[in-house]
Amino acid sequence: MSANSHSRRQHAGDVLTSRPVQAGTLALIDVAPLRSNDPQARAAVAEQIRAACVDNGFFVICNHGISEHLQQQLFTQAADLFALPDAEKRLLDKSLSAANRGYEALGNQQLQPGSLPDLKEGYYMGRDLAADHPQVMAGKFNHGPNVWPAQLPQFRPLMESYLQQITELAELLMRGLALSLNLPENHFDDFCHEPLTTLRLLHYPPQPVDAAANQRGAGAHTDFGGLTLLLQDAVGGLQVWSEADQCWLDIAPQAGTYIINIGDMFARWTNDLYRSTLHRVINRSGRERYSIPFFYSGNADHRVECLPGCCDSGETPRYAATTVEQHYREMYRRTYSAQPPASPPSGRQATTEVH
Ligand SMILES: O=C(O)CCC(=O)C(=O)O
Ligand SMILES: [Fe+2]
Repeated sequence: MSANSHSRRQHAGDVLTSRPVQAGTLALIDVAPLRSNDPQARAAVAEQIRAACVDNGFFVICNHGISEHLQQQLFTQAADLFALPDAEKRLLDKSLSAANRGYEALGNQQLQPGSLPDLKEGYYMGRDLAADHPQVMAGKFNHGPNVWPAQLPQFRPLMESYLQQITELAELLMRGLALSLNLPENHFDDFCHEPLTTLRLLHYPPQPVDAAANQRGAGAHTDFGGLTLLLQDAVGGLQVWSEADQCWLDIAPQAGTYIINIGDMFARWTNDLYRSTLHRVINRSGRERYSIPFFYSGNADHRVECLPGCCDSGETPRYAATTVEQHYREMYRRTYSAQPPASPPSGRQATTEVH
């Protein structure tokens, strides 16, 4: 996270108000024309993407090609997985995997400094790489084999099918994003080569009525990578920071769609022309909430620096050049610096301060 987004995050963290917004507040973009052979049809989508990215970096997509049936099957698998006995989940703990694949216990991550540990549990998957794959042999961050719960026979085939489809969709959007920046559609091909990807199942128990003021399902943060494609269930709880209104916007779920947001890489590439915007989750519904974000983070060795044309000559870019790997390692260091608890925390436990 940048110095800029860090100070924005501190300010936003102090704001307690939120306001509900209409489902239509985020731009709804039909992405089917990105698959057409007509360059004008593709350019028209790119123009809508650009407007959304300059605004707050969040938009909703429809006609994306992934079936609602598959999406529902994923939610069923997620509910079954998190309902497993604690002892079984712990055998799948991601701390046992060199690639951070598998189960993450409640309170393991702390996305917002000064908040209590996040009131969510998760399950991490990604591009499945054998132990002898060159990127694994080279020790690339979070690269390696997936971990599968043998208790759920449908889990692996469904997740593998979804990983393939959602990765293709992310790559289609990366082409649209290149176009939106007046770049050749293949501009991000190097970034998209052998990418780091993370598919995460998340379960947010209801926020306790007597929860501390700084208890969140997911504390305020910007996403670390290139692009996030988020599937949320009908419960709600996602909030996006509005710079213009200086308050949190409650984002209503829209069945079948994806909420897309761009991450820190785009802020770096575009010198903040495209916004990597703060968001958080607080599940005040009284019900269990499930979400399934997919993070498209790009090639570990890809060098991320200000694009030509996004910085005036003589102007110093706001962000130093980095690589995907360096940025990820730093963000994991910050948000996982609290030691993993030996047993699920009560949700009121004090946490190690991260800066
Ligand atoms: O669960 C959600 O709706 C959002 C999760 C999120 O922002 C994240 O995992 O980065
Ligand atoms: Fe996020």
